[in-house]
Amino acid sequence: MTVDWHAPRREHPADVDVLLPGSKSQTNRALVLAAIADGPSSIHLPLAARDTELMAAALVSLGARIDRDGDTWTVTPITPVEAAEVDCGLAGTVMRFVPPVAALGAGTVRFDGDPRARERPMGTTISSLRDLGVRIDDEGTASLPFTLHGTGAVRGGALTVDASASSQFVSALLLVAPRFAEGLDLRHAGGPLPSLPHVAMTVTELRRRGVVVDVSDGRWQVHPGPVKALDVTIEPDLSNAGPFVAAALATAGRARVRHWPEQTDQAGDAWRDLAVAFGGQVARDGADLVVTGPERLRGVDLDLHDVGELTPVVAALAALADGPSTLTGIEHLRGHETDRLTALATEITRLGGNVVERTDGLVITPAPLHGGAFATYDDHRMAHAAAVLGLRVDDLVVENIGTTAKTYPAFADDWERSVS
Ligand SMILES: O=C(O)C1=C[C@@H](OP(=O)(O)O)[C@@H](O)[C@H](O)C1
Ligand SMILES: C=C(OP(=O)(O)O)C(=O)O
Repeated sequence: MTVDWHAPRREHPADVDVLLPGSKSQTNRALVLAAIADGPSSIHLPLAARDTELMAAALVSLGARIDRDGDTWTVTPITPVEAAEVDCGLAGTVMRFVPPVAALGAGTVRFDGDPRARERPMGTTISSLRDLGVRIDDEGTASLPFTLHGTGAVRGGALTVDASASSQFVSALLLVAPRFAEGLDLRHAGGPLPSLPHVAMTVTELRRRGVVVDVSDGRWQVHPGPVKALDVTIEPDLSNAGPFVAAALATAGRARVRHWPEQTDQAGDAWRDLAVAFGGQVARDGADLVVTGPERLRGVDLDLHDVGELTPVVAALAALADGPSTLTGIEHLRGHETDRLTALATEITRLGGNVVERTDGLVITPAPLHGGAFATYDDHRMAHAAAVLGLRVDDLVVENIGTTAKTYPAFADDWERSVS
């Protein structure tokens, strides 16, 4: 059942104080690396949400064990199985990261997901594993569903892929590459690689576990060797900080985000710069980040290629700004949970906004907005964008608020508490 949600309107400056759940990207990397490590690992403060539950279930179906004790998940590495079925849901990290893990085993593993998952780009995952000698039956679709037949080992070596549609194609191979007999000498060839902070996060997490990775422009050399078991604590999800930071920016208010890491690879760390671009101020207060919104929200001109997942909330702010905004470098968002460029243009225009869709971005010109229904297309970040718009627009109804469970099941409750 889907639930429509009346986004809270905010007449006065918001005063937000929020402690966010764990990072999806860090949790799913920690789970994968723990599942192929040389001993059990504990993950403290993991994100418990649809994408991470799907990852946990996938790794368990491949033969890992996960014991939960409060906010700690202890992962015992995979003991290979003969057959498994993996539900990827709509999680890019599951559909791209798990097939290479399955390739290390000797089992037959069937992958499928939500209807939209069958439309998300998967060709590079399938072709790269085939190039590494793994048999995959996809009935010629180059997409989900498909069946992978592991041979018990992957030799690895030199490989060139086109990862211009998603950085996850690179991260997925790097994560398991230390377990290939020859490691991996991976090159990207094609259009520009998006979401570089996510690839940096992959490299950081490998190195923390003793894996040697040499990085040069568009090339990653992962040396073969053990992935050391490691106990880790997951940082708060800074991409999901976006709507709360935006609440301060959109209402000339304030947002305190608890435990903002000093040093991080998370794409969401870019909110510190984005807040300033919109005219806000950013300060540290101990472990927290405090964002103060401007009296007049400025339009922005931004290339979001590196931090594409922040786009929906950025676009919502742009629609509330005083001047025009141009967002570029984000054609790959057409392969995300939904085609985010079309979805944002459609929904903001429906509220009276002026959004022109370009091949690789959006041009947003301020216009008076009115209430109405805002469709979310099974996209958690479309719901976040709608919540931000609803702060300044009467009677905005967000369709299927439950879609936020992908990475933040308590989003609506935390939002209502934070902005009212
Ligand atoms: O590796 C990751 O954890 C992610 C990489 C990015 O994917 P794309 O490069 O496909 O945008 C990002 O948008 C996604 O939310 C998470
Ligand atoms: C693109 C996203 O997710 P996924 O990991 O499913 O690609 C996202 O969370 O914005």
